[in-house]
Amino acid sequence: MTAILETRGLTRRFGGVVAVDQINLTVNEGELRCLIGPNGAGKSTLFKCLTHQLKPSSGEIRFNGRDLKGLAPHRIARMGVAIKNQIPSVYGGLSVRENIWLAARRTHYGRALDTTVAKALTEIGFETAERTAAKVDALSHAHRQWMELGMLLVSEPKLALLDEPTAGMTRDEMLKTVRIIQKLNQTSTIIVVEHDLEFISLLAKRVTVLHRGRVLVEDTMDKVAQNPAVRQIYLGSQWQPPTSVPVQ
Ligand SMILES: Nc1ncnc2c1ncn2[C@@H]1O[C@H](COP(=O)(O)OP(=O)(O)OP(=O)(O)O)[C@@H](O)[C@H]1O
Repeated sequence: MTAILETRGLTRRFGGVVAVDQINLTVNEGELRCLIGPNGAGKSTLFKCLTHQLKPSSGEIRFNGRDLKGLAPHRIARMGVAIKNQIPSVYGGLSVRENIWLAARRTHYGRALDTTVAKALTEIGFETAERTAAKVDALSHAHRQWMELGMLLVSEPKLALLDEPTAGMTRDEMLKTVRIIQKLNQTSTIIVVEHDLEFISLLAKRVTVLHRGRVLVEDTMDKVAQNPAVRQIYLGSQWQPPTSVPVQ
């Protein structure tokens, strides 16, 4: 297994608050890692440090073996790290198809461009001409999220960081999002932060639990769910794994 991302002693302080505290994280190429933890655990701050939207206070981040120290966020993006809270160019006045086409155009040409766009539109469930022609500004919350995932699909980042991709979605919408993220994982390594534990159970192979800026435990969802400390600080003692049908 090759590590695509490694952090060593990664720390970010805000005054007296240590939001990310000496984190050592290793994510292998092709992995779909879920990151969970209570509010304020440091999940979003960790993501922002990884892309240098926030400058780490100390520690090291290596992506594809390269030390990211001193690199500007756009350089890290160009190396293939995408964060969904910051998709740079979503044009609200353009259609879904046009936005996905513009995202795909950076890496695809000619006929491959058209087939890539068509495939992504199918994968995110925008199959009718009416759907693909809809202006982004007029989309529902869930449809906008799926369109942004479509933009990630066509831009094929090496590492995609997804911060709460199902926030505000219904359960059916969440289940559809699981399928789209599994597609994305066929070409991209993914780290996803979520509070929806059914979503995590359906998707995760390996889960990292953060608490007060530190890694509390890292294991399979089953093992994490049995961990007394995780149950105490996050899941609750009564929590049972969801019994939903596994997603194809
Ligand atoms: N810009 C900031 N200035 C000061 N403190 C901050 C800032 N951003 C985050 N923090 C603090 O850092 C800690 C970690 O916050 P962070 O948002 O990373 O947690 P989180 O795990 O993503 O939480 P949530 O699940 O609620 O999104 C919190 O104590 C928070 O108040």
